Amino acid sequence: MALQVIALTAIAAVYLVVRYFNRTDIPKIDGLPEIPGVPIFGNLLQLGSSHAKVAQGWVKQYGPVFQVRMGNRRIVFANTFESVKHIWITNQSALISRPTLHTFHKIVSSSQGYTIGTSPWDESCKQRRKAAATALNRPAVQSYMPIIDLESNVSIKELLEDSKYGQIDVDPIPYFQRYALNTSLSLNYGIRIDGDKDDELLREICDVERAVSNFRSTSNNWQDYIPLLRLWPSRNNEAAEYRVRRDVYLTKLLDMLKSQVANGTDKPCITGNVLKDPEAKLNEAEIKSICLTMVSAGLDTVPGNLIMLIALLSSPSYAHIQRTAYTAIRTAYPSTSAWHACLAEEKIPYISALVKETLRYWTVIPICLPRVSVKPIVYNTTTIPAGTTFYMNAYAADYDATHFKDPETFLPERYLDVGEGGTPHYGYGAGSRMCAGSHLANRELYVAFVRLISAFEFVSPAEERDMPVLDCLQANAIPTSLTMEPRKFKVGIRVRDRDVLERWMGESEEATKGLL
Ligand code: HEM
Repeated sequence: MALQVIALTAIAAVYLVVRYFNRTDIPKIDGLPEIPGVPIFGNLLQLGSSHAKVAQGWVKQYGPVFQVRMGNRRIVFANTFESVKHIWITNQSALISRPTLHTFHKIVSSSQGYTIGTSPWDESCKQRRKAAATALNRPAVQSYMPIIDLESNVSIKELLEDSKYGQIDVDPIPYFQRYALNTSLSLNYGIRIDGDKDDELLREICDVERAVSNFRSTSNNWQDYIPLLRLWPSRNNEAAEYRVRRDVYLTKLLDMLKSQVANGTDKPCITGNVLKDPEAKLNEAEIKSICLTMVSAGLDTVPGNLIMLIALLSSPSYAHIQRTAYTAIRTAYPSTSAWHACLAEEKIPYISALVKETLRYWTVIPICLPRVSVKPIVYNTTTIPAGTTFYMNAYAADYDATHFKDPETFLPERYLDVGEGGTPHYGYGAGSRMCAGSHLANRELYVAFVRLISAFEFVSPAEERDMPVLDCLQANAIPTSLTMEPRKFKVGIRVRDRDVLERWMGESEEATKGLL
């Protein structure tokens, strides 16, 4: 009898423990397909290291929108162009918040606060987003073109010199990390890193931000979903180490700006304006959040797109894209130089289409940034309650064959003759919390594409092992990272006309010398 009681108690205890760890923040949503999973882990094991691909594969059986369990979180995944449009755009006022996740919010961000893109919606987030959106709107971005002139020129010049004018293959990644980072630093602090691509501060910021992006990932941090795993100290310690390293450069940059403001030697910049504005509604913590956003947002994303286009142009099977782009540039500017004109205007439709197709083809944030609903959302006949976490499978939506003809083919032409209306892709997300830096990013990409294609013909590297991987997901060196980090590769560059290029670079140097 005693044995039976012990056995029954043990079974009851196991049952209660499993039930306790199996509960989800939001109960099962009736009427929405649910992917069968296992206790405690839910669907985490099935999702593995490629959430975007696995979720895309489930569409056939479960439909475009389904619920998954990731540990104790219930998440609604949307995986097609139309379903994302309905939930993110039609219901944008309901889908305006962001979830908080243990590793990023409680450990990595405990000192500098959250970026705008990781902040739940409240009055402070609204003010910060408004400040960033104003500083990044179309007219403001146009006023930053001298910075883009300087940074693209510096990077192209160093790329050219390091390749010994095209004699040796080069890895383009660090040059364009500096392009994106220096642009953001100049806008935000009026400060740029003037060392070469191996500069210590540049490398430190790139390395730390890359690691932080991994801690932000929705697919890399099981401890965010399974609270028991938080007892394991090593992951927490690693995240805390990066927080300390991040604090060093963020504090240094802000202190430099503050002392320049005090001495009257500061350059016009976003944070300088806030610091000097007696009416500014932002407190110290909010200023830090904007700084953090500006340092990380462009660095995480712009280089991935830019570098992958270079990879594609260098591949023999895409030589026609390079030819068409070069011809389009020459046709638009037969006698004047596109090198300078691209700063003032965007009048080469093929290059604008190339930018869009690059953003679609390499959706550099494949699962976008997570959202939380603040009001119920109706999808078909199902009401999804407020407080639910939503993941946009932007990769699957951007490769949705019911919306894009031949989605696996890189085809800039798909964006010619379609006008400006509608969302061209979900590379920038969508709706109320869509990327606030999209105008800036578009201009950074457009100028870089025009200048690189005008200056060089890209060719395959001499060594087979240096060849790039082009597939959107396989090209990612860390598949579980939040943002794409291209695998290392090299390219060969052939200078189209050295004299002309040197003249352009000299003219840009002259025009931007006041910014150094
Ligand atoms: C190619 C470059 C870029 C890509 C692909 C990109 C992509 C994204 C995506 C997917 C989101 C989430 C949107 C959503 O939830 O719907 C986002 C948010 C954001 N991005 Fe970008 N981004 C890029 C460049 C930039 C730049 C250069 C800046 C500013 C310097 C920036 C600032 C922001 C901000 C502030 C948010 C947060 C918006 C919010 O939560 O309200 N981004 N970005």
